[in-house]
Amino acid sequence: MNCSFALEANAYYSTSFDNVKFVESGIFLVNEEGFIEDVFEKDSVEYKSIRKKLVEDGKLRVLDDKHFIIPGFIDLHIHAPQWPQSGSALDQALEVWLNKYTFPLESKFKDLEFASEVYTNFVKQSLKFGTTTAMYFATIDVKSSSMLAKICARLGQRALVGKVVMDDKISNPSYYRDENAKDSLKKTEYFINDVLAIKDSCKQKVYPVITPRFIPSCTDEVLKGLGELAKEYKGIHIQSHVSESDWEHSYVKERFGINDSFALDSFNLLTDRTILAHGCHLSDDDMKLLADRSSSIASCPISNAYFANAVLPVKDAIDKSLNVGLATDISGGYSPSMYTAIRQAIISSRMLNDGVDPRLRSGKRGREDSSLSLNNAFYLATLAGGKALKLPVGKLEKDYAFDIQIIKIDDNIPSFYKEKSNLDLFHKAILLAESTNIEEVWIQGNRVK
Ligand SMILES: O=c1[nH]c(=O)c2nc[nH]c2[nH]1
Repeated sequence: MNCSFALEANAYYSTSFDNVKFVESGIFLVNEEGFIEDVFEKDSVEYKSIRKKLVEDGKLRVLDDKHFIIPGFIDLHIHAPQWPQSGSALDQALEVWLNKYTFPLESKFKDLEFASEVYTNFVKQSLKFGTTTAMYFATIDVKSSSMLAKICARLGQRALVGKVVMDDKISNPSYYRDENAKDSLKKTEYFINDVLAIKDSCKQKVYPVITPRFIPSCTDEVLKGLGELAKEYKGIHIQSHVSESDWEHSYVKERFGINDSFALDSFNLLTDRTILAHGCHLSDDDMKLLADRSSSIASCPISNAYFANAVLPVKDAIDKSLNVGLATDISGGYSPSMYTAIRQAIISSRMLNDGVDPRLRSGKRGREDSSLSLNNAFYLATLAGGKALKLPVGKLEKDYAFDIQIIKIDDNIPSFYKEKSNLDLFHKAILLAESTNIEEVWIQGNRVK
């Protein structure tokens, strides 16, 4: 038995978009590399003998009925440098918010002391809320962007980090842009190699990401060059924003005469490791193209409520075989908690389903078959994230990383009667848990909270 320790616990995890599996007193064996070596359920033939041996070897930890485990969350879209302005300035349109608040803040990150303070503080917050894998936009500054990857490596979070590319002289302010396309490409390649050099320095790994901020920030020359870099660094992840608001969507249509997805594709930026935030204005053809390329959408339900002018029809996208994960989108989204993102994803989907204008008659107000269940939203936050990143995370089965949250059931999660089913308790916990209910967080077999 290649097992460094084992945990016996009640557990919940997604097996599909609709289904969450409950495992009663499962025994999860974890190997030296931090992967789940095996899982034994109570009804398996070996359960008793395995348990006995683990107890004899002093390797088994047993959680009581007041605790259960779930996979760590996968936050597919975070602007870490925007953490200082989280919860503020959200009453502006996207383009105003970017120019008035966001670019001035991000430009401060060439100050490495400031960057270190903010990034360390954010990564700790994110871990506190059970985010075990995080996909980050840093800033245009190479040194502090590499520093973010190093901080994640040190604090134990699995991270995918991008140096942001912004080279267009008209749409970006002079105080916050790369000098020109060549400069962007040189810095991006330097950044990729800097992060690749530390990728394996930690068990959970950190990864570089090619990161054109969004089409309005980038020249054709840089987008073309980034597509070429993506070919050269085979298997590298790519992230950007796509069809995110009326303004942004119209800008791209005017510039190229086509939607963002087709424009990104023309620069070879849609791969099976491309993750695009928002996508609220994707057409059916856009969704089909993204699905054909096996690219994924990071749904950002909180920031979409502020900036997007629309709700992403997640169910429709999934029906069209387009993978959709979930994200907090700090700081367009105000909360670092994926629990809050899950809750908003459900609420927004219900409002899309029923419609919101009472002057329209019921049945004419909304978009049928759009509501997400809690099981659906939990899938987005876990298994769909792993699928987007092509990493073995988000599920509690053999060969997946041992990335878990240990949830404590206390007065925040009322349980005065025997719940009708174990899923009832799970649903209540996901909707009501506070950060204090997340008692421990483990990533790749290491305890980080
Ligand atoms: O929510 C958003 N946050 C950003 O920082 C950003 N940049 C481009 N588009 C964006 N959308």
